[in-house]
Amino acid sequence: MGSLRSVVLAGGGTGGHIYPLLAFADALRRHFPDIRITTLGSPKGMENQLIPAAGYDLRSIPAFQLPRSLNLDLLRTPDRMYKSAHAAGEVIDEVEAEVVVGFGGYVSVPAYLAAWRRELPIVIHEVNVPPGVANRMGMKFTKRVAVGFPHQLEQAEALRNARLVGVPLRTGITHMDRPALRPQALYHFGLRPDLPVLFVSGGSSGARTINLAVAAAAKRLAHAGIQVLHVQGGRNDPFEVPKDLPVPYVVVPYLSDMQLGYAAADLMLCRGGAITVAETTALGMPAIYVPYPFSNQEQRRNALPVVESGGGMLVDNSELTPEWIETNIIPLARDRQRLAAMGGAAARYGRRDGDEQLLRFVLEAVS
Ligand SMILES: CC(=O)N[C@H]1[C@@H](OP(=O)(O)OP(=O)(O)OC[C@H]2O[C@@H](n3ccc(=O)[nH]c3=O)[C@H](O)[C@@H]2O)O[C@H](CO)[C@@H](O)[C@@H]1O
Repeated sequence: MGSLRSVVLAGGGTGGHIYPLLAFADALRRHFPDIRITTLGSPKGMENQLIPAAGYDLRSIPAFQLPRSLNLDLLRTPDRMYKSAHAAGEVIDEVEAEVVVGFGGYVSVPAYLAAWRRELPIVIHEVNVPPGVANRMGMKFTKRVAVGFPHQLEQAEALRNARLVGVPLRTGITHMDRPALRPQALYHFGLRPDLPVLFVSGGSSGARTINLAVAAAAKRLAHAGIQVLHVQGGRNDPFEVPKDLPVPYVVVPYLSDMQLGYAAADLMLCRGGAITVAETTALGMPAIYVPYPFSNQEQRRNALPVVESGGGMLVDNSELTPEWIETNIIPLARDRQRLAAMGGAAARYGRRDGDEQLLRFVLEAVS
C-alpha cells in the first residue's frame, strides 16, 4: 500500500454526505496515523456539528448554491463560484494536499474546481442514482469516480465506468456485535428485553410523514406488545405520542450513537437514503423502507434491490398510514423467523469494507 501525507475531503449538507466522509477519514487515520486531514464544508450544513464532534479540522467555504440541474443558471453565478473556489484553493495550498476526495453536496464543487486548476488528483464518491448535481459537475474534471452500490453502474450512464467500492461506514456500525451490545442498548433507552423493538428513523433530517404515521399508530403498536424507539430527526417538528402506553415508546431528537439504536432494534422503519440502506444491509437489519417521494425516485432505487433480494419491504410514502402499520408491521415485528430470514437476506446484500476499498482507489489515484 502507498502512503499519504495530506488530503482534503469535501462534502456537506445532510448526514448522507458527511458520515461516509468521516468514516473515510477514520480509515485514513488508521492506516496513516500522521496524515493531515482537512475537510471542507459549507457554513450552514450539518457538517458544522458532526465534523468537529468527530475531531477533524473543518474549514468553511463561502456558500455556493447550485441550481437543481446543470443548466445555464450556473453561468449566472460566476462571482460566487470564483470566490468559493478561491477559498477552497487557499486551503488546498495551505495544507499541501495531494488529493481531493469529494462526497457530494454543494461545497464539493469549489473543491473540485480548485483541485482541477492545480492539476491535483480528484476522486469522487457517489451513492445516488441519478448522481447528485455537485458530483455530476465534478465528473467533468475527473474520471476517478467510485460508487456505493451495484445498481448505480447499471442505472446511470454517467456512472457506467465507475469503480464499485461500497460505502465507507462508521466502524462502530460495521464492527458491531449486535447481540452483545443489545442489553446495554436496551438499558440505555429504557426498553424492555422481552418485547420486540421497532426502530424508526427518517434519515439525518427526519421524516414528517413517518413521524406522524407511527405516532398515530402508537396505541395499536403498544397494545400488540411492540416497543418503539423513534428518532425524530435533526430538522423535524416534535410530535405527540399518547401518554400511559402499556409498553415503552421512546422518542429521541437525534442519535449521535446510531449503533445503539441499531443494537436495540428488531426491525427498522426508515427512509431509503443511501447511507441508511448501506448501514441496514451491512448489519443485516430487516427494514421497511419508505422512500422520500420528492427527489427523482433515488431512495426507491436504493431500497428496491434489497427488497427484491428479500431483505425488507417497501411502502410508498402516501400509503404509510396507521392502518398500514397495524396490518403489516405488527405481524412482522412479532414473527421472529420472518425477521431472521429478512435480516439474513439483507446481510447477503450488504458490504462492510467500503472505507478500505475507497482508500485503495484513492491510493491508486495518487500513485
Ligand atoms: C431527502 C434526501 O434528499 N435525502 C438524501 C440524503 O439523505 P440523508 O442525509 O438522510 O442520508 P442517509 O439516509 O443516506 O444517511 C443518514 C445518516 O445519518 C445517520 N443518522 C441518522 C439519524 C440519527 O439520529 N443519527 C444518525 O447518525 C444514519 O446512521 C446515516 O449514516 O442523502 C443521501 C445520501 O446522499 C441520499 O441518498 C438521500 O436521498
